[in-house]
Amino acid sequence: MTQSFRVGTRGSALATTQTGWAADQLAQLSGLEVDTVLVKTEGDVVTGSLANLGGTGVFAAALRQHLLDGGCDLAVHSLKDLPTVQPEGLVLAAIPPREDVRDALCGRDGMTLDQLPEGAKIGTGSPRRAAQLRAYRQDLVIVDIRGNVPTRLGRVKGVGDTHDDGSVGRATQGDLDAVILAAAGMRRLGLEQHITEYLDPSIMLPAPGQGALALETRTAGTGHAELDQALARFDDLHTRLQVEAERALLNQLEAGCAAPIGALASVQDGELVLDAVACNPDGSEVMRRSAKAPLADVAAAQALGRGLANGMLADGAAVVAGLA
Ligand SMILES: NCc1[nH]cc(CCC(=O)O)c1CC(=O)O
Repeated sequence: MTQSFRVGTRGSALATTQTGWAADQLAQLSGLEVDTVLVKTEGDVVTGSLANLGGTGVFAAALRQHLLDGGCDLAVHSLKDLPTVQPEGLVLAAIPPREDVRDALCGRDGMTLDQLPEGAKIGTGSPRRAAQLRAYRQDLVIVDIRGNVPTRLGRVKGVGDTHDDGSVGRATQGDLDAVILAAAGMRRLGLEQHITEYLDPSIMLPAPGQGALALETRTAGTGHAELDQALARFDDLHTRLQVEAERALLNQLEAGCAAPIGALASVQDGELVLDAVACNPDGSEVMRRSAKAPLADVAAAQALGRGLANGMLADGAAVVAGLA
């Protein structure tokens, strides 16, 4: 009889889709079978604005507790939702190759950001996205929205109406001209056709870790040698170095996932390049900085992130981003 491992997931469409993808890859690599364990998390029932939730990792906490308690062997998270400090007893055993890192505009009637009319209403619950949108176009009206990806997409005029079979949100009548969502989530859910513009990082830097998954286990391992080996093979070094640099920056700025901070690392000509932005939430001030280092190990990637953060702090980033 084939042995199986248990993977824990949140219940949202995005969570179950990306957990299913990761678990299938690990099943193939390990030769083991997968059992999926659904874990209800606090983040799924809280209805306040993301701006008020802070960086406490509400989405991940219950799943992590389940993992620590032995209720599953592995948890799959969106890396950008994880707090930057790793909890005792758990490790990110694998960070698979990253999806598209960019933020995506889903506009009504095929419109791009520049085509939206004066005073257009754009939905996002993210202070980072709101600040960068305001900095780019002062006339836009930012509407604070929450909910899972299909629900948010359903707020766009026309989108909620045409897809009332439940595949896209519950809204039957959109009230917004556009929403901003992570391209990665849209692609994983097969909703790419609703993207009307992939926002260039020169306009909108993504959240640290955006587009990456984190496969977490207990520090002692999963209890399945084949699975531990499969995780090691699934880990993507370039993705790991990128996200370690981005998260070290966020951590050094003492900011969480709800802060108006964007960061994106990339590998260019054998170097790790890190771009970062700290914004005033109203978009009136935008501090953008960049740094690079030879491509080396995790410690060097983290040093790059910390160093860039320290330079930004010296120039007043904490005041700009309202972290002070
Ligand atoms: N905060 C929710 C969340 N966490 C991860 C993703 C998308 C997938 C990813 O960035 O890896 C999303 C939705 C979104 O931001 O549009």
